[in-house]
Amino acid sequence: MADIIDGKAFAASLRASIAAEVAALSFQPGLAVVLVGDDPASKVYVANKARQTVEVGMRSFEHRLPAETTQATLLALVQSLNADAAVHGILVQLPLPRHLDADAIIAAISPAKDVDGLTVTNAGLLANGLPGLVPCTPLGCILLLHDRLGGMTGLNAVVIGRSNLVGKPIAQLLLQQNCTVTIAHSKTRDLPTLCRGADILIAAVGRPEMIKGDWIKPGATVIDVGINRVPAAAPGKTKLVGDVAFAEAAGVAGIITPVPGGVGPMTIACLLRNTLTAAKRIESRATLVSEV
Ligand SMILES: Nc1nc(=O)c2c([nH]1)NC[C@@H]1CN(c3ccc(C(=O)N[C@@H](CCC(=O)O)C(=O)O)cc3)C=[N+]21
Repeated sequence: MADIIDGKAFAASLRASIAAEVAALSFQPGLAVVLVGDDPASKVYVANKARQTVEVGMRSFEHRLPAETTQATLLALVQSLNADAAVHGILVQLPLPRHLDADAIIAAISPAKDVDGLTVTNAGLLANGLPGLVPCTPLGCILLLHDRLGGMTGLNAVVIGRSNLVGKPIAQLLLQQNCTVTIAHSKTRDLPTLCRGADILIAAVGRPEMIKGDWIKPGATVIDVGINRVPAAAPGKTKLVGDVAFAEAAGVAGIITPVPGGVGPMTIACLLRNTLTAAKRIESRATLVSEV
């Protein structure tokens, strides 16, 4: 039976260290979260973020806009948050309603406040191994891996999923750790065989329980990024499952993350960490300018 990583406990200790650092600052970091539309799952997630932001001593600015918000209105909001000195981090909850151009909205976010690490600037800095803001879920996965494995040099890592938010940045971080990285996706041939070669398997596809126990190399480390809401046994009820068939996989893997309680809580903790990082960088620049 695999060792199950307690992402909830790890995230709580990360938040405690963030709170201690915030308490020692001479200013209060602020995080703005923008939610367009009223997707119920997103609402819960945004509410959790706001609560944890306040718990670590930061200011939380929530902007809930109706589903029919125009591109111009949303752009104007992003620009006002860019200009707001109390805001150090900006997160626009994705996906946006279909009539909005998400790429243009992301491009409008100041890279210094881009705590999702989604702007071309931050993606490019990551690809070149330079300091920027790293997407929260990939950062959370690497912190968990680092805690469990220490060094990862020479390990075969397979990342299933190629999104800009998760798959691509995780692959960059694993490469920085000297893993041999393969990025798989829906067009990959013979995915089970490819997965069986992975010492580290990262599942970020968004398909409930797609990765089966016999796809996993005995003793491998399995990180399940998927958060899929599916019908539960009781009528009318739902439950969360990952991209990995957990019960099967836990019988084969050496180390595995559960869903819920694995990567999800780390994502929010890393969002707070990125906000702290952004705030310290922005404020130190402001101090330099005012000293001139
Ligand atoms: N711009 C943007 N950045 C994001 O990072 C982003 C986004 N948009 N849109 C939606 C997804 C989803 N996401 C989650 C983060 C944490 C949990 C989380 O804390 N999950 C808990 C359980 C939550 C529950 O019980 O519902 C867990 O896995 O244990 C879930 C989902 C971030 N996302």
